Amino acid sequence: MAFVAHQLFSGFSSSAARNVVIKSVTIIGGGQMGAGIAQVAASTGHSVTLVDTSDDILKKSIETIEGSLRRVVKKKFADKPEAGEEFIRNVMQKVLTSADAASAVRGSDLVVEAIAENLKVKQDLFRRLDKLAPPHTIFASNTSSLSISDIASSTNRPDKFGGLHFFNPVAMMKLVEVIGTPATSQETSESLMNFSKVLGKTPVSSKDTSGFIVNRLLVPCIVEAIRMYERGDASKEDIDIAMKLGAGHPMGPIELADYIGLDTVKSIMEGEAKDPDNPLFASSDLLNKLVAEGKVGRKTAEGFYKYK
Ligand SMILES: CC(=O)CC(=O)SCCNC(=O)CCNC(=O)[C@H](O)C(C)(C)COP(=O)(O)OP(=O)(O)OC[C@H]1O[C@@H](n2cnc3c(N)ncnc32)[C@H](O)[C@@H]1OP(=O)(O)O
Ligand SMILES: NC(=O)C1=CN([C@@H]2O[C@H](COP(=O)(O)OP(=O)(O)OC[C@H]3O[C@@H](n4cnc5c(N)ncnc54)[C@H](O)[C@@H]3O)[C@@H](O)[C@H]2O)C=CC1
Repeated sequence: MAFVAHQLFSGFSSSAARNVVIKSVTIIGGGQMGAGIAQVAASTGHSVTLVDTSDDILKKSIETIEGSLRRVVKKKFADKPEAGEEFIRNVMQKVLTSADAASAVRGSDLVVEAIAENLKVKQDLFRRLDKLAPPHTIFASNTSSLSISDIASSTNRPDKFGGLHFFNPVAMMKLVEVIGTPATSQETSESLMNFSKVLGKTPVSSKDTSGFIVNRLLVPCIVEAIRMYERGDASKEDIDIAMKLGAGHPMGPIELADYIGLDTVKSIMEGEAKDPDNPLFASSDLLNKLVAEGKVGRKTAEGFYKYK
């Protein structure tokens, strides 16, 4: 089912008339997050174009989406495997791939960016896309920690720019943080809130403050766990067991760092550490060493732990 905002907002027609009808979504970045966002958008009836820098990467993204859909279908269609196969076929038909962002955004109602956590790289991308996307297109960043206002400042559509922060793994995690800047219009915020609901997620609103809600609370816990291991206070295994069994977390903090990606954790920390009086995000030599060695967690099969 595609999202038709003016139907959902029929109670107040003046803003409804300006709301963007989100049917077609372009997702830039086909990594862990982009592939997950593409999967849920296509599963809820949207036409999706997934963009990355090469066809080889996009081939892997498609394999990831199909693999995740198979896990979803195994439960959802447990008694009807044929219906499950048909569901997968239908969803996969809704996902096109492209290595050319410029042409992909031309027919798009919403662009969701999920590329590397780097302000300049994100600004360069949006500056380029701003000249190519239709005027009605909403731009959203899935950034973990960068300022949405700073990213949006590279465009001439700050009113149509917001944060749409999904959680990993997107297929399973029910939350989306919708971030509005002082310049984000009410129509854009409403469209993003309702788009998140159509995806089957629960949206919460946050101001454009560092780390938004979840990462401002979660990342200090992850970082302190890494430092605790670095200090030799406990083994990484015991830290993870302790937080699973003692605090009810589904994953321990060091396992979770590997799951998020140590490159992303490092970028989040560096962004947050700009305030020298805030020790919560102070850097870790061990984390920096692993990232420098290309051992960034599950996506490279090794981080704090090794994966097959
Ligand atoms: C950095 C940021 O900006 C923001 C962030 O995202 S912070 C990170 C937020 N995410 C978290 O905190 C994740 C914490 N971990 C969890 O919730 C859980 O460990 C988990 C849902 C990821 C996996 O659950 P689990 O019980 O620990 O492991 P597992 O047995 O592998 O999975 C259970 C079921 O979940 C489902 N599942 C897990 N990952 C999946 C995926 N990628 N796609 C589809 N289904 C999936 C499957 O149904 C799976 O069953 P199968 O093994 O039969 O396929
Ligand atoms: N990993 C996580 O748990 C979460 C990450 N995020 C955020 O989502 C974004 C992406 O993170 P991941 O998916 O984990 O990273 P990833 O490393 O898995 O994927 C990033 C992808 O973007 C591609 N890319 C880089 N520059 C590009 C460009 N200019 N055009 C097109 N594609 C480009 C890369 O080739 C790669 O496939 C980051 O901003 C991150 O902070 C948000 C929520 C959770």
